Amino acid sequence: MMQTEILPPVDHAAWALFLDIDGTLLDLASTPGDVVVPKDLLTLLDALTRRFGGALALVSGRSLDSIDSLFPGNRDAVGCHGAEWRLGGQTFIPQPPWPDGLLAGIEAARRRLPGVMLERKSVSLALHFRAAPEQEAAVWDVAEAAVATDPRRFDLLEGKSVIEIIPAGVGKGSAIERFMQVRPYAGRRPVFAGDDVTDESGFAAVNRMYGLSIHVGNSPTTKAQFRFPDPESLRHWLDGLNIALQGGNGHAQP
Ligand SMILES: O=P(O)(O)OC[C@H]1O[C@H](O[C@H]2O[C@H](CO)[C@@H](O)[C@H](O)[C@H]2O)[C@H](O)[C@@H](O)[C@@H]1O
Ligand SMILES: [Mg+2]
Repeated sequence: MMQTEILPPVDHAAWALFLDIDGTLLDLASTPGDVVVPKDLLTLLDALTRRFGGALALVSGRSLDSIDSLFPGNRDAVGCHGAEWRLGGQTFIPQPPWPDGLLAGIEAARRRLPGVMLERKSVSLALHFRAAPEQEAAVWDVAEAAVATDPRRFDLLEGKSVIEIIPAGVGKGSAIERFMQVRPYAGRRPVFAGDDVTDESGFAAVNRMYGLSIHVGNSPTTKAQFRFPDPESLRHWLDGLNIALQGGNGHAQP
């Protein structure tokens, strides 16, 4: 059963932190470019990264480029829902999986859907309809037609007012598992906080590893064990974690 805000103590020497960005660290905004990184959040993440011996990674559907523009500092990060990542300064970015013709077709279809935005990322494509919710069904049609051109190479992912076309087989769960096999993550227990259905594979992965899964929001069907109502409460918990660790006992209470 999911509990609210009653998390066990988190020991900086024994745990690793994995943090989703949109809807988890950051409040949602009208467009991807409108999000605001709260004052002091970068400093807080820097402090937590040091305290956890470097075992802190951002895990996002955004591209690494976009993550870096919001959170500069060459941080460990997973981008495009697991398709690309940076770990210990080494970056892995595969070739985009779609042929030029497919991209042109999606762009042409989007132009016929007023209010729909195409976010072209390094290895995934996102069709946003937050500004035009009435276009959702049409966006599904465009995305499904794109995936149907080569279902072995592409998957569809539904997020918040967005449908994404991602390389087949990628996911946040396998990305977290990959990080957990190498230093400084190996040997620790993972904590993963996320807000969306796209984070459920991450929750399942950390549950299998006896970690802590934290849902930010009010989904009734999440696999996460714990919940915060909104990004502000999660940020407050992270702040408290940092202050408690500063105290030197190595444990934090929410
Ligand atoms: O995995 P995340 O870090 O949560 O990223 C998921 C997607 O976030 C962004 O889109 C979402 O947030 C936007 C800003 O709040 C919002 O306008 C949009 O409606 C949301 O879907 C980002 O643009 C995507 O690339 C990420 O996959
Ligand atoms: Mg999110």
